[in-house]
Amino acid sequence: MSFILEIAGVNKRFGGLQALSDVALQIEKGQVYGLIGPNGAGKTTFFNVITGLYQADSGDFKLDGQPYNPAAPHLVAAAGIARTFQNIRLFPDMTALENVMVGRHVRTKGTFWGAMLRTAYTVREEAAIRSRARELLDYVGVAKYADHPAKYLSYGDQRRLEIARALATDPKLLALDEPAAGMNPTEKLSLRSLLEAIRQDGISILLIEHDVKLVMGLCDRVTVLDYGKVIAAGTPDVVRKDPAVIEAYLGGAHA
Ligand SMILES: Nc1ncnc2c1ncn2[C@@H]1O[C@H](COP(=O)(O)OP(=O)(O)OP(=O)(O)O)[C@@H](O)[C@H]1O
Repeated sequence: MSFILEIAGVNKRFGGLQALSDVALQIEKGQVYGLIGPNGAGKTTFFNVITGLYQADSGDFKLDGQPYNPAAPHLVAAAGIARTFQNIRLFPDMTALENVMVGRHVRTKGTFWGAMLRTAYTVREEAAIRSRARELLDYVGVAKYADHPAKYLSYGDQRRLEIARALATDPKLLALDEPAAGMNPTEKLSLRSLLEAIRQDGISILLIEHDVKLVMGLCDRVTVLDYGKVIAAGTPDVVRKDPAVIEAYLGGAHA
């Protein structure tokens, strides 16, 4: 069995609050993996740790068999993890195409002086970036808005555009923070098809999602966090019957 992501022993404290306690997660290559849990369980904190926005107090991180150090977001992107955010973070006044081109720049070699002097190399590289960005807009289904400012796209299309921008970095793992938030049922269905296509193309996906139906229908494996601890992990069928999961969602302080 080969894993794309192997994480063990993650601890993170905010002052007096232990937000993550010894959290571990293993994602097999090519899987869609769901991270769920009640509000305040620590999902976003864990995502932020994996993607370099927060520094863990401890933890071991391996991507595609190699240790990686999530010390800063650009290092994580270069290692091969791309992410989207719960609150969409596009450049609103730039076109859809330009937003994706920005993502692609993580993988390019052009220098500042090359761009200033418009050397033959930078001109060729820019054309390749533009063409790949167009392909990605088409792939996620928003090609017709290529030249529209991102802020004019519908909410669902902005989420797709964020995914296109993340894919532009050629990630090994795509980390999606609540990709279906705010979507209507039709948009959710087509998001599900898009994520299935991405899995089919060999990119592993980790997602935080509140829509349990979407998670259970789409994900190969699920980890459930509650109060910063892993309370269950496994296939959706096993997890949904786990008494600790039922208790976390239906009982106690979260009811
Ligand atoms: N920067 C921070 N400083 C202090 N406490 C924080 C910080 N970020 C998160 N927390 C706390 O850590 C705990 C876990 O929060 P987190 O946002 O990770 O949960 P979550 O599972 O993503 O919740 P939700 O589903 O509501 O987004 C919460 O008690 C939260 O208040």
